[in-house]
Amino acid sequence: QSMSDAVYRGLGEKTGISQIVADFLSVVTSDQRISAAFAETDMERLALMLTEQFCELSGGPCKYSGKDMTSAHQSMKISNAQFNALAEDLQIAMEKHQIASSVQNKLIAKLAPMQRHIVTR
Ligand code: HEM
Repeated sequence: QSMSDAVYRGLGEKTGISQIVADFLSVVTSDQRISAAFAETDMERLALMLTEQFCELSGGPCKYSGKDMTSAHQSMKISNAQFNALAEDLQIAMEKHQIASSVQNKLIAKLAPMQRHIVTR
């Protein structure tokens, strides 16, 4: 244990993260602002990829094995509003799991720099 994995531990480690991701994706797929984007997506793979990514970003012992964020999203013409909607849905899922606000904010802060790779309109 160290400061560098405080966020990982705050999220409930690998098990907690995979549960948060499952709820996150159910919020996303019922969110009319963004659900259409996921109509053809392999949600099982997406859950695994997000779990790995959040685990690594939070300082956990994982290595994200998916596409880089530019390649994963470049054909989708994602807007800032959609990006913000997705971030809000993640916060709803973390809130449901009673994750401390400081931990929530740190994960969101790790995602913020991805905005310029993901938003293309
Ligand atoms: C911080 C914001 C975001 C993060 C961290 C993120 C992360 C990811 C990751 C890790 C993948 C998996 C890539 C792979 O399969 O190798 C993915 C795929 C995907 N993302 Fe995002 N994403 C974000 C924002 C968005 C937004 C705003 C949308 C649309 C509203 C979106 C739509 C999708 C879709 C549809 C896929 C699946 C693509 C496919 O079927 O191959 N993402 N994203």
